[in-house]
Amino acid sequence: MNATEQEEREYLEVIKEQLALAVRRVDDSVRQFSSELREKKEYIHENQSGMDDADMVAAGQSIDRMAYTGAGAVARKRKLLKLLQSPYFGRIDFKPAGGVRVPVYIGVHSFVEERQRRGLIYDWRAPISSMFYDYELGEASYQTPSGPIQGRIDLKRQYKIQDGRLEFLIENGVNIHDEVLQRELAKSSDDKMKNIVATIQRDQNAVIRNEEASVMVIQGVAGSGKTSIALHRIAFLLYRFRDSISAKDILILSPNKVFADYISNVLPELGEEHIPETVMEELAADLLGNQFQFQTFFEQVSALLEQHNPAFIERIRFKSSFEFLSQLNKYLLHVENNYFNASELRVGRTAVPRQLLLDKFKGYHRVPLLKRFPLVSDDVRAYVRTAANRKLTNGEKNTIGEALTRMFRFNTVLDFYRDFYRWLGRPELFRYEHGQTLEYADVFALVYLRIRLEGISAYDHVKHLLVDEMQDYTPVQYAVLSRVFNCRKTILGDVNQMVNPYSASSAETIERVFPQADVVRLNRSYRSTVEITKFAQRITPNPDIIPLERHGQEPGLMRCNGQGEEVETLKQLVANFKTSGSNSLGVICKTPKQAEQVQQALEGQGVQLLTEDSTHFKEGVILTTAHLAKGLEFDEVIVPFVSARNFKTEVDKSMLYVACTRAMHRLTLTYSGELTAFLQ
Ligand SMILES: Nc1ncnc2c1ncn2[C@@H]1O[C@H](COP(=O)(O)OP(=O)(O)OP(=O)(O)O)[C@@H](O)[C@H]1O
Repeated sequence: MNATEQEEREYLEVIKEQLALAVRRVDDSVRQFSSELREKKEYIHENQSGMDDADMVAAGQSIDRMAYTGAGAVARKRKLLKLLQSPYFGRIDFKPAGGVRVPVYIGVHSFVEERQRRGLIYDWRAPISSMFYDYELGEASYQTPSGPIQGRIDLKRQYKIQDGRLEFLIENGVNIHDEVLQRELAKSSDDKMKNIVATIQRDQNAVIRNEEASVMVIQGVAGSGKTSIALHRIAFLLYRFRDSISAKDILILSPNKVFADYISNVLPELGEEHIPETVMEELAADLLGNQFQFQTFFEQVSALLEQHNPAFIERIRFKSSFEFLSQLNKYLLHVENNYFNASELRVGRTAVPRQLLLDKFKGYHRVPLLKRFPLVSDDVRAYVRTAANRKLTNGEKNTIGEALTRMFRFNTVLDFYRDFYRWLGRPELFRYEHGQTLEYADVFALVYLRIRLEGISAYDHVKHLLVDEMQDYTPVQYAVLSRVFNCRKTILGDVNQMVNPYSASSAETIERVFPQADVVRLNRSYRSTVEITKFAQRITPNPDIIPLERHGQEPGLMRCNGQGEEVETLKQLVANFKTSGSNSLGVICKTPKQAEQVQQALEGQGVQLLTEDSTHFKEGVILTTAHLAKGLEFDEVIVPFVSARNFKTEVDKSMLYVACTRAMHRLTLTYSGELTAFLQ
């Protein structure tokens, strides 16, 4: 052990003692709170009869205050215990210009020595910590509310401390992150996504700490850390704006429940609370008042994969275009100008002129169309009251309301939507009968019309929206998101990982909906070995991708003589995995039907089938489809049935790309008959 390591080990012990002391102090105060709380409750119980309302309210408030302080102490203890396990992961010694050199230890949370009010550990999100990610040795600076602080970094170290023990220490003169990053990436996968605070890269740090962007669009290649960064960005914003934003003000829009479960640990690991999340279908159901049964996105994609139906494709393609959104907008203008068929209205002896009705209707141009009638109705009543100089009967009031609604061509959103296609001259593009299931491509168009016709205010509380897998959403969906969520947004995805090429969006498409967006491109890929990344490039070439230099086995392409042999090969591969020492294997099929077939063949091998209805992601052998595997990762991936017969369309190609890019260390594909052209 050299002198540096000796010193660091000793320092670690000092910090651990300080932390342990802080834990004891919190314990004491928690004990005190709970006994005070108990006493207070007992006092109230015994003296209830003698207390008036004001006493009761005061006593209640004081109990609430105690409970709140107690809960704060418990949260603080949780953070301290976490720090005891791993107090810090980095250190920079910074000398501000004209100042003295100070060591800055950086960890997941901050820790202040109470007596001297000295920062012993800085939170990774603190302004000073940003230099750890942004600079090597030499000149450096960081921002503070009173301007930038310039200075020099004279020393930079990285540590791995686990269970309170220093596992390694790296002194970095040149490129700080490489060695530790390599170690991190070479590890086995987990059942939950991990935080990456110790190895955030400079370009990633810039995205995480961007405070200005009202809409941030991250287009990143497979495995570039988009999801990780977006979650760290949320943690950063929660820290930076802690007075105005808390976890409950954020909403994550995930592609499915399994993905939501997979990412659910990152923020709690960083000391933040669990963030509310939802999926597009849930949002749509809510925005449609749960009035319609509709196909899910998963079902739409499965239908596309299982049959080639040109009319179905045409419907999806049209409804995913910008043209569709602009036609909907034109139609709404047409409705506004032509569908209010006003005529003179008689109430008792008073005639309400047609022009007055039209003027009132137009006057409310800021109010959604169907919401204008109650307002116009109020105006008409006032007009009649003044003209007739008397109060109106209830019957007359109702007559006015009914007459006005009758003057409008339709009153339900669905009627307008159907009419839209007639107006367009393409009634064949809408297939729906009352009581049937709506096609997924119609769902958000209907939501959009509803918002424009009836208005919406249900999500005003959300202060930051995170949208993952942006390539899977269409312009109409973005138009809905932009109207429903009037807040800052982080939107991320990869146009090469679309699961439905007929309804995919690129960063450019999204920029058209959010012209104010800051668009960032991430081209470095961290997940897979160079060999796997290169292999996936055969399917969908992307000249911009930069794989991180980490090597492994060449992906295997196994040719079998017929399906029987292929199934036997799969069994053997799964058995081999079980003795490989890896944590997770994903067997990723093209369709849900194929996944079920493989499940039958692998009966008894402890394989878990992930379906559209699954809510949890576990370690071990997972059998699923490419669509559901999106966003997840496995140590090892097997893609079965990569024959020319099975993978031939554009949708198939996307699925194959998504499936292969899920592998971190090892990839094997099996086929019988002719190999798909995408791999030749
Ligand atoms: N700076 C980093 N340090 C350590 N690991 C990283 C870093 N950046 C990314 N990774 C790792 O790379 C893998 C991919 O990250 P993530 O899932 O966030 O990427 P993604 O761009 O969302 O991927 P995809 O679009 O393919 O689903 C994860 O295992 C993540 O921990």
